[in-house]
Formats: sequence, C-alpha cells, structure tokens
Amino acid sequence: MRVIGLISGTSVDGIDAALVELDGQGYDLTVSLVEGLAYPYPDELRRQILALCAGEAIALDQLAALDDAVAQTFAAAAQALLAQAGPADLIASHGQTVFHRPVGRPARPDQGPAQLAYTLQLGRGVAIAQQTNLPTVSNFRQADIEAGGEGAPLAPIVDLCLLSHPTERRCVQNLGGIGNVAYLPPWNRQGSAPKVLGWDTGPANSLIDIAVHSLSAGALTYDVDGAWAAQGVPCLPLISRWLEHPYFTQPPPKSTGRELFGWDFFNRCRQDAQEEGLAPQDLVATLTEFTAASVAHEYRTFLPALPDRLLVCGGGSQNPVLMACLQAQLPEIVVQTTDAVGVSANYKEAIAFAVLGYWYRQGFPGNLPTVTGASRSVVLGQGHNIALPR
Ligand SMILES: Nc1ncnc2c1ncn2[C@@H]1O[C@H](COP(=O)(O)OP(=O)(O)OP(=O)(O)O)[C@@H](O)[C@H]1O
Ligand SMILES: CC(=O)N[C@H]1[C@@H]2OC[C@@H](O2)[C@@H](O)[C@@H]1O[C@H](C)C(=O)O
Repeated sequence: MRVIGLISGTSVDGIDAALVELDGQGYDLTVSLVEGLAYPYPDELRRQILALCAGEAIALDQLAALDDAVAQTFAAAAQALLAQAGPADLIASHGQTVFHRPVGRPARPDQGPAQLAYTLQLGRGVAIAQQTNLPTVSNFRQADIEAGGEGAPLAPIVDLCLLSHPTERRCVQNLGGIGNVAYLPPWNRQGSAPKVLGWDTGPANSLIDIAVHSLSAGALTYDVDGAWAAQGVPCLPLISRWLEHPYFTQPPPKSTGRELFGWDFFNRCRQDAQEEGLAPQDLVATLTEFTAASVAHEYRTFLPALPDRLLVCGGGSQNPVLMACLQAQLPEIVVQTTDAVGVSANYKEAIAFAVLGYWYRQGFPGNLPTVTGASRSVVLGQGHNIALPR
C-alpha cells in the first residue's frame, strides 16, 4: 500500500510530506520511502499559526478559518507529492500542533486523578479527504490521551521497527522545534518487542529559531547551517542556570511544547544574556550548546544506560554546530544522523505517521504505554472516508 504521511511540527517551518510504500502486518513491516517533499507555508499563514502558538487571542470563526486553511495547505502538499511521485491509497496526516498541555500529575495520590493531557492539531482530516479525494487518517494523539497518556511522543514505536538493531543499544533523537528521544534496546525481531522508552527531552530548534528571528529583525527564520552559533562563544554558567528548569528534573513519561520552550523562555534567556554582556552570536551559540546539553542531561539522568549509537533526525540534524555540540556532550557515544543507517533524517517523522496511518487500517495499536504513560495500547487515529476491514 502507498501511504502519504504529512506533518508540520513545532518549528512551523512547513509541511513534510513522504510517500511511503508499506507492506506487512504490525511490527513485521517493510517500509520504503518513495519520495519526500518539503512544502512551505505561505508567509501569512505561518505568521498566524505562530501567533496562535504564542498565545495571541483569536475569535472562534477565525480559528475555524485557520483550521481549514491549514487543511487546504496540507492537501496541497499531498497533491504536489502525488503529481511528482504517482498515486497513493491513503493519507495519514498529523496536522499542525498549535497547543499541547501535558498530563497534570497530582503531587500525592490522595489529590485526585491526573488531569488529562490536552493537545490541538489544526488541519482537520475530513477537509484533506474532501480536497484530495483520498481516505485520510488524522487526530493521532487523541486515543492515547483518552487512555491517560501524554499523546506524545508517538514516533518511538516506529523507530523500533525502522531503527532498532540486533546487538546495539540505540537512541533515536528527533531535533525538531522540540526534541524527543526513543531508547531502543537490542532486538533481533524473533521474540517479543523490548521495552522502549521515550519522552520529550526539551527544546531543540525552538529557542534557536526565535533567537535568530528576533536578533536578525525578522530577516532570518533559523540559523542556517549553524552560521551564527559558529561565530559565537557559549556562556557555560547560563547553560547551567537554564538547566535548573523543573522540566529537567521531572522523570518521564513527559512531553512538552512551545508553551514551555517558546517566547517566554527565550525572553528570560535574552535578559540573562544582556546581563552577561553577550553579543547576539554568543546568545545563539549558548542556546545551541544548551540544546545539546539538555539532551545529554536527560540521557544521563533518565536512561537505564547510555546507548552505543545515537541516531539524530529532524531539522536540527542539518545544523553542524548543534551536531558537534551533541557529540562533544556525549563523547562515549557514536553520534550520526539516521541517514547513516538508511532512514531519511528529514522525512523520518512523516514516514512515522504514514506507518501509524497504515496501522490504523489494520487495527494495530500505535502507542507505547511505556513511552506515553497511557494505561493501555490503543489504535491511534480517526478515519475519514475509510471503510475498515471487519
Ligand atoms: N541547514 C540547517 N541548518 C540549521 N538548522 C536547520 C537546517 N535545516 C533545518 N534546520 C532547523 O530545523 C528546523 C525544522 O526542523 P523540523 O522540520 O524537524 O521541525 P518540526 O518537525 O517542525 O518540529 P517537531 O519535530 O518538534 O514537531 C528549522 O526550524 C531549523 O531550525
Ligand atoms: C504535541 C506535539 O506535536 N508534539 C511533537 C513535538 O515535536 C517533537 C516532540 O514535540 C514530540 O513529542 C511530538 O512529535 C513527534 C513527531 C512525535 O509525536 O513523536
């Protein structure tokens, strides 16, 4: 079956679309990327999404219009990919995250039940199905949240299928707007699946992007190839201070978003940097080192053991300075991109949602309770124009 996976993540840089050829059942899968495409948002749409993410008030009719505009753009991304790579049987669309509130755990058991997580992705699946005339699966995070989970991260189960190794312990680290890890014990695919761990490690590119956008007076949206960071000197005392944030002492399962590592966090960083007399490049270098340091801190604090190999994906894997910082923070581990083992670092997340959409069709559960904290395994997604096998 040919499935198109679509996602726009917390960087809001545009839609990643992957046409994937899939075969097999459950974990026993063959997955091959036919073609990937990055479809940028129109500037005005991106501005509106970022404003909503930053907490700007919006009327409900405007929210409905924005939801449909995002869906239209997702459908256009799918159509561009279809024109380039040929037909598909199914679309699996993650949509655009604009809000994420993790599970609220009470400090003591007698303080009542946990507050369910809340997550909102724009770009409703039914509108994508209508425009493309293809069956579409969307709303992947909801069923996990209903089972008491964080609703994120969801990719680790797919990482297990695509990137685990018979003898090596591996970590897969996504560096999107937010960072998330999947810890994959060795697995020879004979016996039952091993216990995979995973959680959001904190910021990835979100703070670097905001810094570069703000310090370049809107001329740049990200630190292309780490050029600014390479010219600056990281301020180590600030990194230690920022790592005191309570997120970095909270044990997994945990998830986060731009609500925590967005504008407010950046404004605090900028103020600290001003007090230390840092130049703009030094601030970007410090945020880049901080991002790598937060990943290493999370591994050393919460993993049962460091992995033999760290495979990095997402846009941050294209930033050589961030990759060098990560390697320097974790000298005992081989750090590479997922490309080194044959999985596209740019499209891995879009591929993951294609797999989750395929599993929805099979009725195969797509969440990992060990990762999200859900009480049970559940089938993820909501189908539009889909007849399911009985
Ligand atoms: N050549 C590059 N140099 C530096 N940074 C880059 C480069 N290419 C991409 N990036 C960074 O990667 C980001 C986009 O990453 P990606 O598309 O993986 O994020 P996302 O999917 O939106 O986020 P998330 O995984 O958190 O949902 C850009 O905003 C930019 O910061
Ligand atoms: C709510 C939401 O969209 N979370 C994203 C975000 O981006 C990275 C990290 O935070 C991860 O938890 C998740 O995305 C990936 C694709 C996931 O669910 O695995």
